[in-house]
Amino acid sequence: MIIAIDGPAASGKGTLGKRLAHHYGYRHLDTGVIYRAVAYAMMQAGAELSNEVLAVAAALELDPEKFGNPILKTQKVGDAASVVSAIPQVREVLVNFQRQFAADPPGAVLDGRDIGTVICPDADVKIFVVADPRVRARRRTLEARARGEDADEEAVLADILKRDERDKNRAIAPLRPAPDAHTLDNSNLDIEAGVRAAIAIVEAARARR
Ligand SMILES: Nc1ncnc2c1ncn2[C@@H]1O[C@H](COP(=O)(O)OP(=O)(O)OP(=O)(O)O)[C@@H](O)[C@H]1O
Ligand SMILES: Nc1ccn([C@@H]2O[C@H](COP(=O)(O)O)[C@@H](O)[C@H]2O)c(=O)n1
Repeated sequence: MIIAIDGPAASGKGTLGKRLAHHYGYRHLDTGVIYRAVAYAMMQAGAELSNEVLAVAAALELDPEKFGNPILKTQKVGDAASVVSAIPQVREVLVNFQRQFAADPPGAVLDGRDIGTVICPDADVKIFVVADPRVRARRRTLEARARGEDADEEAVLADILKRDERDKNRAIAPLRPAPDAHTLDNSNLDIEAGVRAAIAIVEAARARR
């Protein structure tokens, strides 16, 4: 079974993805980390983020062993990722890696922006996670502060809104729900309640199979 989770920045996709994967014994791929890794490689090379040739080269040289680098989670790298992710050739290079991950047994949960629309249009279950932008900014700020970072909630909110705009309005694989996606609004749900709601969506889909 393939579970596709999409949604805007800091909506809780990764948290749900991890929890669903654990619940069902599936593998989990946070696809945002792939674009973050490409962006970070560009930053380290001192390259312009809009340099398509260098961005494609960085995507081709991607090393999944480095996906755990905590620097990839920073706001600066996330912002850069939303620039490189709008380059069509970069997305093309990364499609096969994601589809291969999804296809391997016993099942997979992928979260991102285009999983239900482009990467796995035939996924068994598609969930589009949303939450009020202020709630998302609050959660992301608390997360950053817990890591010891000095995060300003208004700045986090501005970054989230800017990234959402870029991701929704790009020409290729824009952020949007697939027509057959189930929307899950977790603005007023804690993590456990969100996980229960997601499991209910998956179970309903399994019952229909
Ligand atoms: N239902 C919830 N209630 C409270 N906090 C939550 C909930 N869901 C997620 N969070 C918290 O919100 C923050 C963002 O969640 P998460 O990292 O899962 O979002 P994301 O959509 O994967 O973000 P990104 O856009 O970076 O991929 C995390 O600190 C997470 O613990
Ligand atoms: N399937 C995806 C996943 C991510 N992106 C881009 O990467 C940026 C960072 O993603 P996070 O999930 O880690 O926040 C994001 O803003 C997107 O621009 C993507 O295009 N497609």
